[in-house]
Amino acid sequence: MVKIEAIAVDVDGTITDGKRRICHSALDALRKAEDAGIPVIISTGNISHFSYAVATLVGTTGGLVCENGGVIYQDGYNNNEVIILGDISKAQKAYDFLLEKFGEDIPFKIVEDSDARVSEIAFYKNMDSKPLKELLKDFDVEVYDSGFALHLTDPDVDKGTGLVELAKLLDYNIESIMCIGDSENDIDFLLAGGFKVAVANACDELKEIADYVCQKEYGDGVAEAIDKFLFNQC
Ligand SMILES: O=C(O)COP(=O)(O)O
Ligand SMILES: [Mg+2]
Repeated sequence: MVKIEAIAVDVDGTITDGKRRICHSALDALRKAEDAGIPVIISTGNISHFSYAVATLVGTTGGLVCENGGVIYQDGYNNNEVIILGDISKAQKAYDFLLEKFGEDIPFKIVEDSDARVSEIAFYKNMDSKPLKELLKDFDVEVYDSGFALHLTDPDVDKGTGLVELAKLLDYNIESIMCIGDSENDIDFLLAGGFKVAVANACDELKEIADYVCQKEYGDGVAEAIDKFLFNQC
């Protein structure tokens, strides 16, 4: 097994429960890793502002991959600016098509923080992703269902490409990063890292590619993996 020198962790459904409430177990485990000198990277579909708040409150220092890889951010203490990697015009084109098709009856509602979303468009998760994927199959967008929102993302970026770019910036050995996630937007993310962990509530596709599937769900799974592979306590 690879020596783990950093952890990259998804947010919703991984360090939070199904209601997006942060899990104490994950918080404690991530802080324990940071205290042991293992930087924690936040990797999420959320916007950079939200991700920065998560990193600050949890106490992670490893950098941010936001908007499913469309945005990366090194840290808040050295005047670093967000780096935009995804092209929002691809999502905008797809959204314009939906607006034209449905008019006022459009069943997809943009999430409330979208004025700060710079590389993709996200809708509230008010339905299964299948109809949206079918509607947009000929557009140059990837439709991700995070379990918490539906995202229209530039196919040239994903959480994996974002992690690779962040690793270059911060000089991480990508092979030494343990990646932990729960949803289909974490597949490329886990594939990019060195050790792939799916929490017990993860979707089947993610579990299939994981090196380790946790016995426990959500933050308890994060704590399980960190204890097992960093501190050899499980
Ligand atoms: O923004 C979302 O949909 C949730 O994102 P995450 O699960 O990748 O943190
Ligand atoms: Mg998630």
